[in-house]
Amino acid sequence: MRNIGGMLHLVIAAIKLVWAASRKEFIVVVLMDLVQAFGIFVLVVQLQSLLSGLIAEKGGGDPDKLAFGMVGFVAANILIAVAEAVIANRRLLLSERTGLHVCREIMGVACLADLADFDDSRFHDRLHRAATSALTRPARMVESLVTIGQVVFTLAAVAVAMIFIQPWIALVVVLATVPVWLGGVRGGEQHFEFVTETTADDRSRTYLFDLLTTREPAKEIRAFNLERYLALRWLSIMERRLALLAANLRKRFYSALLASVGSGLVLALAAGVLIALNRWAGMSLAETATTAGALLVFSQKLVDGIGSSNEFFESAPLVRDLEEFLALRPEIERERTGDAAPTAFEAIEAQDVSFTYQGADRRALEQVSLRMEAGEVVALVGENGSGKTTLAKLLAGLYAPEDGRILVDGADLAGFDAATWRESVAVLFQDFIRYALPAEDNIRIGAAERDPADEAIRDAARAAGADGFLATLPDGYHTILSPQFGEGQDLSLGQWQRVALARAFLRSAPLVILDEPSASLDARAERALFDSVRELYQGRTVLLISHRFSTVRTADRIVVLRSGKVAEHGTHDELMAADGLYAELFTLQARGYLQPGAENGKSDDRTISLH
Ligand SMILES: Nc1ncnc2c1ncn2[C@@H]1O[C@H](COP(=O)(O)OP(=O)(O)OP(=O)(O)O)[C@@H](O)[C@H]1O
Repeated sequence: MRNIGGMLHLVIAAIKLVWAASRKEFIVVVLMDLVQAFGIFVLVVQLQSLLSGLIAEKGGGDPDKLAFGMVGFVAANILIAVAEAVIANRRLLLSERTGLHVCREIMGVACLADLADFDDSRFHDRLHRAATSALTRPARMVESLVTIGQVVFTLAAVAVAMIFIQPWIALVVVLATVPVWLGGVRGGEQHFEFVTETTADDRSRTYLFDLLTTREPAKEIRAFNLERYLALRWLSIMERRLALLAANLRKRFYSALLASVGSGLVLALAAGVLIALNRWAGMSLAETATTAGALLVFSQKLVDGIGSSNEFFESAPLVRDLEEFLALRPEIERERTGDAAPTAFEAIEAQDVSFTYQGADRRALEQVSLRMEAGEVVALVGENGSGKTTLAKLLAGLYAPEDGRILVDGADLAGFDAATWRESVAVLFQDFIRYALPAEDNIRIGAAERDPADEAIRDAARAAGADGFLATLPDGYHTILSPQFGEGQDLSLGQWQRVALARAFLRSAPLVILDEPSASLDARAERALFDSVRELYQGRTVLLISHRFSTVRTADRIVVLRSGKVAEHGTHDELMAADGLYAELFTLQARGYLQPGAENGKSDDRTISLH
């Protein structure tokens, strides 16, 4: 059994996991297992002494002794029943606690992970597997583990009782468990094979299922009539899975057969030994009857044991998935060192910064330098994919540069704990999250750690032009911004953008990064935003990314990126006078507004973003 060590490791790791999840429940269950086993031991011994008394003394024996034996017999039965009730009750709680513990561990590591970890397919695969296991497997694993514990203790009790009555039978009893263990281990290995073989398909099938059953994609899927197409893809994966499962179950059938037939044969052997002992070795009737009864209890428990060991080895991959995922923790934690970053600065500077995304074959940024003085408004422009958002993420401390440095008042950001630097940055991404939470919380989370007052939230909403429509929602600021929950209501994209702006505004961070903050704003709101950016973020340093050239011209400086490099920089007037890329893009866009027909840009393939 090549993997017997591995299986033993799984059992020990599973016990450690349950122990870590809830010591109290674990101890109660183990104690009750022991009580139950003790009860069974007493039962067998009492049965034997009762029968001996009854058979030896034909008149019924000493009534006191018999009565005492009966009381012991009934008391043992009650003890077993009470222990069983406690176990059934605690087992449920233990399962829930283990599930909670597993989810907490996974979340702990996932929350520690940096954005770069989420670009790492290895991290993503492990997270997905661990998270999927965490939802379904802890309960089954704990329940089967508890039953196995019960079975093991009971079998041990019967075996010990048998030693007193008939040691040979005790030996056979122990032997009968061997096929169960071997069959369970083999079945477990085969189940592992199945899980490994189907992991990739499982991820695809979950993804397709989510596409078909969640709200966000529902609109596009219906617009493109994709329901059937996607459902059929899902179905074909399911059918492949079922075919693999059927083949795997055929293999596992033989392992199950080994467990049940093997132990059945050993028990038949025990019965044979019993008859022989009774016939030829002078084993008393009382001993024979007691042993036969004990064997009956034993064989029933063995059947439970077979079922539970199959169940355990099927659900135990949870432990492996979890171990693999949690093993990433030291790697992640090592990166989390350094002093707290400054909460205010005179200047922030990217110095010859280069960056390549995980798995990408070319750099997203190549030796980019950019300096921002406190209080400045700097605009970042460039065509799609030129690296604007990437630079913003590096400045926000979400990624570390591959080469070069980000300096805060001359100190390298790499020396600080990145998480503390992020407290000094308010970022509004293009693809900001639309939280299905009350409107007020959608703004509050901009500064959740400060727990801002309602008035501060309203002020932020007013500043971002969101107060007008939020106040008129059915439940005002308490309205959940998603019809998926309660009396929730959705907003338009432009309204959402204003809510996200309010969130960034509330953060009161010295560095504000606005990535396409006006992409969905109407012309009036956009004008108002850019006219007021300086006033709105007075005293803060603002990095403004935009494709709308009319709106960046008021920035103190404009930096133009092309293919990950700084192509040019300066004020609007300087860049127009230089007649480079900026002037070209600006003119192209302005022409689209001024000359009917020019917006098609038919003769020019240097198209800019069509936000
Ligand atoms: N997570 C990622 N993994 C791999 N490559 C990425 C990732 N994000 C962006 N890229 C690549 O990095 C380059 C720069 O992307 P970035 O998002 O910084 O461009 P951008 O200038 O902000 O573009 P846009 O104007 O379209 O928003 C692009 O080639 C893009 O494909």
